[in-house]
Amino acid sequence: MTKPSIGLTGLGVMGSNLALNIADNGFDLAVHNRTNADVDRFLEKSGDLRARLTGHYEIEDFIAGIATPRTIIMMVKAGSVVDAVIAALTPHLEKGDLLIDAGNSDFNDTVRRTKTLEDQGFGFLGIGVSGGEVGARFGPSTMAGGSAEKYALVEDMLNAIAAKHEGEPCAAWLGPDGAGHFVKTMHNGIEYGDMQMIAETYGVMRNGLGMEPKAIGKVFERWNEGALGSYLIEITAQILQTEDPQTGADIIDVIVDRAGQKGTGRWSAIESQKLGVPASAIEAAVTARALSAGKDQRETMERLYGTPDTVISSASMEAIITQLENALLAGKIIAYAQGFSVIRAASEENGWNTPLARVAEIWRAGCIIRSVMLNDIASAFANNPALESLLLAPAFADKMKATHADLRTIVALTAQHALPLPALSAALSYFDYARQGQSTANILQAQRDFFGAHGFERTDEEGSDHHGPWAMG
Ligand SMILES: NC(=O)C1=CN([C@@H]2O[C@H](COP(=O)(O)OP(=O)(O)OC[C@H]3O[C@@H](n4cnc5c(N)ncnc54)[C@H](OP(=O)(O)O)[C@@H]3O)[C@@H](O)[C@H]2O)C=CC1
Ligand SMILES: O=C(CO)[C@H](O)[C@H](O)COP(=O)(O)O
Repeated sequence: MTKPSIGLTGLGVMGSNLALNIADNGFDLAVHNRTNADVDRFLEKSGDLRARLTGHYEIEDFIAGIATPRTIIMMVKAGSVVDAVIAALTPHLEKGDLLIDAGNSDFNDTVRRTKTLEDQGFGFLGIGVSGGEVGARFGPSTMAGGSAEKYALVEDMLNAIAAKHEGEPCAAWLGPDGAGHFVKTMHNGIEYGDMQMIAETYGVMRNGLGMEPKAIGKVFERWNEGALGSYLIEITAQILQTEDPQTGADIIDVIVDRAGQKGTGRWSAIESQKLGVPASAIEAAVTARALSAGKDQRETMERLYGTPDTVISSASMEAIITQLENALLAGKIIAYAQGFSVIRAASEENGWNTPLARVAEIWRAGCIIRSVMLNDIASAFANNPALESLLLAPAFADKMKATHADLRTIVALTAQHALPLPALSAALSYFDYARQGQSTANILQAQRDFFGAHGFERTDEEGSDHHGPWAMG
């Protein structure tokens, strides 16, 4: 076998599946993993694809086994591990070689690494990959950032391994340096919002309406046929109808209610705050995960304040389920609107020119947040690339007009029954504030001027440094 020109290091869940996907699409590939036993395990399980793969235990040998100019994909744990792997690889590389970080890296790190590596004469792309292990194996959505010239070198391979939406690969170059990892971060922020809102509607049906998991699963199955159709609704329907093989109980009831998180959701909230673009529904979802993690304290608080009566008995179950469907749709639209507005702002701030319609298009298959709604989002940005908020697009304005009253009813009803809806209620507050021509921020301006002489604008005069008649002290 002649030397392959592509290598992949990091044969964990994502890396091993991505390697098989690459080989399956006709590319020879050198593979490496820090823990050598995993190289052997991987090769043993590669079946018919074994002939396309060469395994290596040492970095030096791995790099020597790749033809120049090399393309080396790193699929390792995000953070300092990526820097450590880069430091281990670069002494053996040659100028013109290309490194790809395909993990969930913080885009700030990607900007830094791009500059450092390009200054050393290497190429560097930061590519967000979504789809979990099945996506990695059979077709992920890939969001690339870095030099367009370097992207062109790997575009065919990325298109080949990507998920296809009506034949079109869900892979795109989205701008220089950190653009790809930023979009992946916001993808995950939206994912957090979507997941949390689904969990909240589950909570209303379970704890408010007293429905059993399998029945709720059926409701999600039905919703999946309509405007909410998405991978996350589909898997939630399946999860709720799955029994635990060990006990025979509904599996959802044996899973501890403490959610993990690896960073991307939190970064999406941090970056939105840094840019001054509110993403309150996403932020609320991150907050909800943090609250979930503090289970011991939640239990202490429940003992202190008592267990509320969450049962809703005042209205018909079917009517509430319909309102919930609309509430979830409205909340989801708001979370997506916020996420896309943050991407737009980051693109402007960093000069990335990230095409928002293309972002929506490549999320339509392969990735975790794939959903039918993304068709309309792609059209909204294609029709008006300057669209400032999805909530201003005629198609989404129509959807919001048809659903926000139900979101309001559900938030009000659940507040009365102590059923927490952090993400859905944050979405509603955002919507109500965002469409309020006259807000209450004049009070804030008066307070700021009162205590700090910060000045305010007047409604009846030009200038921003007017002051109130309050004396100092
Ligand atoms: N799992 C998922 O659904 C998704 C994950 N991602 C991202 O992909 C990346 C990989 O994730 P995943 O495959 O799930 O993770 P795994 O934990 O399955 O694999 C991690 C990989 O990183 C390697 N690694 C860890 N520490 C070091 C180190 N100090 N030096 C060298 N290699 C190291 C591991 O090697 P070793 O075997 O020696 O420990 C292993 O190959 C992450 O950035 C993750 O956020 C992106 C999309 C989806
Ligand atoms: O990127 C992903 C999906 O798109 C990964 O599954 C990621 O780990 C999800 O984030 P978290 O672990 O914080 O829930």
